[in-house]
Amino acid sequence: MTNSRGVFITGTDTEIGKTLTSAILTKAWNTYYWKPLQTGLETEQGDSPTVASLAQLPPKKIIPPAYSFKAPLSPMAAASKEHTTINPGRLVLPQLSNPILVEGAGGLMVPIRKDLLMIDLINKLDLPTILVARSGLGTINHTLLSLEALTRRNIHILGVVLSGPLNTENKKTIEEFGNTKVILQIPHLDVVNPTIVTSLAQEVPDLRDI
Ligand SMILES: Nc1ncnc2c1ncn2[C@@H]1O[C@H](COP(=O)(O)OP(=O)(O)OP(=O)(O)O)[C@@H](O)[C@H]1O
Ligand SMILES: C[C@H](N)[C@H](N)CCCCCC(=O)O
Ligand SMILES: [Mg+2]
Repeated sequence: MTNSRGVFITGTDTEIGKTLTSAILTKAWNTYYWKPLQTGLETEQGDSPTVASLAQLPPKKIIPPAYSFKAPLSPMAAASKEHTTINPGRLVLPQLSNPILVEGAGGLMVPIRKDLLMIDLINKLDLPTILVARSGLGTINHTLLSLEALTRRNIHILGVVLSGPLNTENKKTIEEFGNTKVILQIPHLDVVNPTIVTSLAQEVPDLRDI
């Protein structure tokens, strides 16, 4: 494994497949899971219970969020609605025996506070990163922009995960122009459940090989 402390899962957008990817990778690599900044609890259950149920993780493998907010907004905006600001001192990796998979909220340029974006948190945690993107039309631009932002900050990119109807042309273009590998393609799933997650986890390359 490139960095035995863990991996940061980011995406080109919100609702792009980071949590589904996290469930698959957590299962494949037997990692802990941490969603440090959870927003939107007034409209969704939050990502930790979703990963726990999809990857069938015991509760001790889920590290509770550092912050949870009700509003379905960026962490900075959701915190502000609750008259609070996020203390970066609480956004530190727990010491664990196994690697940890950390899921961001939204994409890379999402504000956590006035002086901290999601991409700055990746830098602060010093984790290699996997970028989740949709497979179809429009993804080339979003994916290459995100890869460029990561590269400019010297963040180690482990690869890209594409989610949605298989698109080999987009995979090839992203690999060529992004100078990276698509490590997993998640096809469009009619149902998302633990059985599918287990079967997709078997297609994931070993962390030491990416
Ligand atoms: N390949 C796919 N096939 C079917 N459904 C999918 C696929 N990828 C993602 N989804 C579904 O799309 C929805 C959004 O995905 P997901 O929750 O993983 O997004 P996210 O990037 O984690 O969003 P957030 O920024 O809120 O954390 C979920 O209901 C998920 O199950
Ligand atoms: C509520 C949602 N599911 C995510 N947790 C937060 C996404 C913030 C996105 C902000 C933005 O890019 O406009
Ligand atoms: Mg998520």
